[in-house]
Amino acid sequence: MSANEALLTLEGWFTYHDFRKMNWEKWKKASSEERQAALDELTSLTRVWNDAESETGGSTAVYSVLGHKADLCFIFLRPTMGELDELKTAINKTRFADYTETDYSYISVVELSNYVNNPGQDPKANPHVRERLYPILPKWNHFCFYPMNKKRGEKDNWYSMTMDERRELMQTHGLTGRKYAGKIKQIIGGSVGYDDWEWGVTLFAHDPIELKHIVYEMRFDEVSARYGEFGTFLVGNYLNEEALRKMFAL
Ligand code: VOV
Repeated sequence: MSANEALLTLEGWFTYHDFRKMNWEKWKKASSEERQAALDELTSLTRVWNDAESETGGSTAVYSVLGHKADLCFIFLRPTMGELDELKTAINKTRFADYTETDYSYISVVELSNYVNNPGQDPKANPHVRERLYPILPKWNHFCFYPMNKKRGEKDNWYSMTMDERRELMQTHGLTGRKYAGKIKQIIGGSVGYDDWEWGVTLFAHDPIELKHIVYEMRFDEVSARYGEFGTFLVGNYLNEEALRKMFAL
């Protein structure tokens, strides 16, 4: 029996989600001058990142994270893995980093699974495709992140289905997603070979209720109901420089 047709995927920017926990005890013991210097170092980096945001340079956003799993999340999209590595090291070299620990992180590459392709056309020449492969992170108030797999069970195995079967299920998925136009933006990062799950899903919303609604509604699509396997969910709020400083002010 021949193998099922592998999907043609398109890749854009590499992504790094850096989830950090704050050592509040150490932070509170630091002098106000030291805290100020640590925050100044961090915000001088965030300004450089914001200024460099463009279709060729990549995109960055910083979030506070709710609950015990993390306090902060930096999301970086960059053209190369080398740049992601440099960013991680640049944060670690700041004084601010001495008060944090990266408890969780996720590496992927922005991916479009090309279930509908137009033969003979270069998809990367299409501005709509480029916008999705090289997205500027929306500075909406809320985000959530979770990794996921498609099941490879004995009975339900996504990868043993034919291309047509998978395409049909993905079309239903796309239709559900489109109902959230203007309410949710999604970035799907393919992480096979890079991290522990197959995809990292990052959703952005103005209203956090919409995050719950879309994830719930998608559970009823066969592609998620039958084949979706999900990891840890993290949710948080967008931080501009003012909000970042306020978060760490004592
Ligand atoms: C804003 C909502 C939204 C919209 C419009 C949308 C549309 C689409 C389209 C049209 C396509 C296929 C082509 C492509 O663009 O890749 C996809 C692809 C994908 N999606 Fe999606 N998705 C959304 C949202 C959305 C969510 C909320 C999730 C998480 C699922 C859940 O149950 O929690 C998700 C997952 C994925 C994945 C993992 C893939 C890759 C699957 C693969 O097997 O390769 N996605 N998605």
